[in-house]
Amino acid sequence: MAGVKDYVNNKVRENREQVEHHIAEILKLIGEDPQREGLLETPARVARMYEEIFAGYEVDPRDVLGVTFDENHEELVIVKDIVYYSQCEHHMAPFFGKVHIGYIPSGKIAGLSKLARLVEAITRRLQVQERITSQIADIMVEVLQPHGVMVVVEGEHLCMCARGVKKPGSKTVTSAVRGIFREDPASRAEFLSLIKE
Ligand SMILES: Nc1nc2c(ncn2[C@@H]2O[C@H](COP(=O)(O)OP(=O)(O)OP(=O)(O)O)[C@@H](O)[C@H]2O)c(=O)[nH]1
Ligand SMILES: [Zn+2]
Repeated sequence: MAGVKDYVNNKVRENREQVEHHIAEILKLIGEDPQREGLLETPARVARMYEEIFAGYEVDPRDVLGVTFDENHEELVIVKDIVYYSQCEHHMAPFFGKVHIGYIPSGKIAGLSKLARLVEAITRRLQVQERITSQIADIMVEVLQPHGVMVVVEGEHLCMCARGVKKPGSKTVTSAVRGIFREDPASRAEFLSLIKE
């Protein structure tokens, strides 16, 4: 077992050193001096930050929802205002906002914190907002087999605020609707009104 652990540790160290090396190269290419005092530790900091903001690659989001309980509650459950930070895959610039998840269980409920962990596992990668939204809904369906799932994601994209078209404050809202929420406008309306409060 120690062999596997050593192998993993070596791989992590090797990856980190590679990232540090390339960040130092990028610093030169943008006209900076990676040897100046303020920047000496920057490549190492960026490498550590990447491990954190891209930690989702180490997690199978299906496993995160692993803790489920059998329960007869077959009414709407909502966890709203789950804050996320992700990186857009087009520019590697941050986007962030809130996720709201509602589902109607059919016998299996998830630990509430596991929904927030699911959001972390899916957002801590290079992403587009639409895929975050549909992946959350699809994994909820796969693992919990609920009567329905509805996911709304709000996002502010720095690639749209700080550069390019420069529209600070603009928000992107995406939704994914599965199961009973598709056929039943009253369920959709209930979810939407409850996440607004
Ligand atoms: N659909 C979608 N688009 C995104 C997301 N994040 C960033 N984008 C968009 O990806 C697009 C990439 O367009 P390109 O024309 O290839 O890139 P660009 O020249 O940098 O475009 P501008 O941002 O318009 O300056 C832009 O329109 C971004 O707004 C996302 O989560 N979903
Ligand atoms: Zn972008």
